[in-house]
This record gives sequence, structure tokens and C-alpha cells, in this order.
Amino acid sequence: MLRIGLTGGIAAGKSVVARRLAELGAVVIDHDALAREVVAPGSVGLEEVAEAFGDGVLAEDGTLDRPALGRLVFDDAAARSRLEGILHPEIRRIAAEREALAGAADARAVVVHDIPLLVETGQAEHFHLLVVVHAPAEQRVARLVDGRGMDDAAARARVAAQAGDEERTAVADVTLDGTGTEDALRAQVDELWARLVRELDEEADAVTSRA
Ligand SMILES: CC(C)(COP(=O)(O)OP(=O)(O)OC[C@H]1O[C@@H](n2cnc3c(N)ncnc32)[C@H](O)[C@@H]1O)[C@@H](O)C(=O)NCCC(=O)NCCS
Ligand SMILES: Nc1ncnc2c1ncn2[C@@H]1O[C@H](COP(=O)(O)OP(=O)(O)OP(=O)(O)O)[C@@H](O)[C@H]1O
Repeated sequence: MLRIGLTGGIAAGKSVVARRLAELGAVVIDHDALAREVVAPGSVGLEEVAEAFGDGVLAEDGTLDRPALGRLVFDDAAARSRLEGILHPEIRRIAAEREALAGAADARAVVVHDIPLLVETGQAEHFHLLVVVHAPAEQRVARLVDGRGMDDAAARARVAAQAGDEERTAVADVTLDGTGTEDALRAQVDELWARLVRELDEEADAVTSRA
């Protein structure tokens, strides 16, 4: 199994890269999606979040009011760290379980962990290959405001809640340029994939010829 860590600042283009890798045959484990699963209705995670942050973070139907919780945590490092303390252990447990399943199904699986906070949570050394999608903070703020309808202050608070661009690129094995079009980004992923497949094939050939 080849384990890849994929990260990048918010709106750098991680999802574009992850979707392309999945199309090419990788098993993608999306940690943002897991962060939603662990607070699904009826989950222990949701109960713990409501206990920690009050019923104001619950919508009328009892589901998590994500914008309300976002307003509480993105301007407050202590609150954010409390939320992460509740959610991250469970997210990691499920991610490890999904990875094990992928490995059991196919020993040659390429498993990609799409993790926004990969560097912040000290996981840079956990992968065979660390891929960082890079686009400068100002461009990412503009994408959040224009593309996702976030207000400028909220967009800047999210960017500020994450590692700086240099911290991420410093630990990257591969840096993808997320500043151009989505097509241009997908083309870089295709190139990377072709290289990985070639390397995996060469490794398999070397093992066969040694046997
Ligand atoms: C606060 C919450 C409810 C806001 O939900 P919302 O639907 O608005 O955002 P969503 O979860 O889709 O995240 C969008 C992006 O925000 C950024 N982000 C999310 N959580 C964090 C965080 N704790 N610190 C910094 N950036 C974050 C990431 O770039 C992510 O891709 C949610 O982000 C959350 O539960 N965060 C804590 C869990 C977490 O750390 N997730 C990210 C990595 S696993
Ligand atoms: N290269 C690009 N050119 C133009 N727009 C882009 C590009 N890459 C991504 N976008 C747009 O920017 C927004 C964010 O992209 P994407 O969802 O891939 O970011 P992300 O890194 O996954 O963010 P998050 O941290 O929120 O998961 C989307 O609306 C997407 O369409």
C-alpha cells in the first residue's frame, strides 16, 4: 500500500486534487467528511460538542448548527482546540480503520488522506509521500468570498486558524500549484499519478526479479 498525505490551506484546491486522484484509482479518505460523520445525529461526538459549547450549537432539528459552531471557534484558539480535542481522536480512529480496509482489499492500493490540518497536527512524517496544494492566502480568501459566499472577516479568520503557506511547503515532498485553473491543477495530478504508477511498477518488477 502507498500512503499519501494531501493537504493545503483552505480553498487551495485540495478537493479538486482529491477528486482527480479518486478518478484515477486512489482510495481517498476525506477527513473533512469524517469530521461530519463523527457529529452525525445521535452520535457521542455531537453530544460531547453540545455539552462543551452549549445548546446554541444545535439547530432546531437537533443537528449540529455548523455556522454557529464556526462562529465560536474560528476566532478563539482555546475553543477551537477544545473542539479538536473532542473530534480528532475519533476522526483518526475511523481513518485508520478505512485505511486498513483498503489495504486488506488490495495490497497495492494507493490511499490518500485528505487532511486540512495535516501539518498543524504533526502528521507530516506519517506518510510515504506528502502532497501540498499551494495557493497564496489572498487568493484563497478571494475564493472563499466570491465562491462560497463567506464574508471577508470569516474567510480571514479561517486562514489565520491554519498553518502559514511556508510551514506547509517546507515539509512537502510534492507541491502542486493551485493558483491556475482547475484543469491546470488536474493536469499536475495526472502527471504525479503517472510517476507513482511507474515507480510502483518498477518496484514490483524489482521484487519479482529478486524472487
Ligand atoms: C467548526 C465547523 C463545525 C465548521 O463547519 P463548516 O461546515 O463551516 O466547515 P467545514 O467543516 O466544511 O470545513 C471547511 C474548511 O475549514 C477549515 N477548518 C475546519 N476545521 C478547522 C480547524 N479546526 N482549524 C482550522 N481550519 C479548519 C478546513 O480548511 C476545512 O476544509 C467544522 O469545521 C469543524 O467541526 N471543525 C473541527 C474539526 C476539524 O478540525 N476539521 C478539519 C480537519 S479534520
Ligand atoms: N485552480 C483553481 N482555480 C480556480 N478555482 C479553484 C481552483 N481550485 C479550486 N478552486 C475553487 O476554489 C474553491 C475551493 O476549492 P476546493 O474545494 O478544492 O478547496 P479545498 O482546498 O478542498 O478547501 P477546504 O479546505 O475547504 O476543503 C472551490 O470553489 C473551487 O471551485
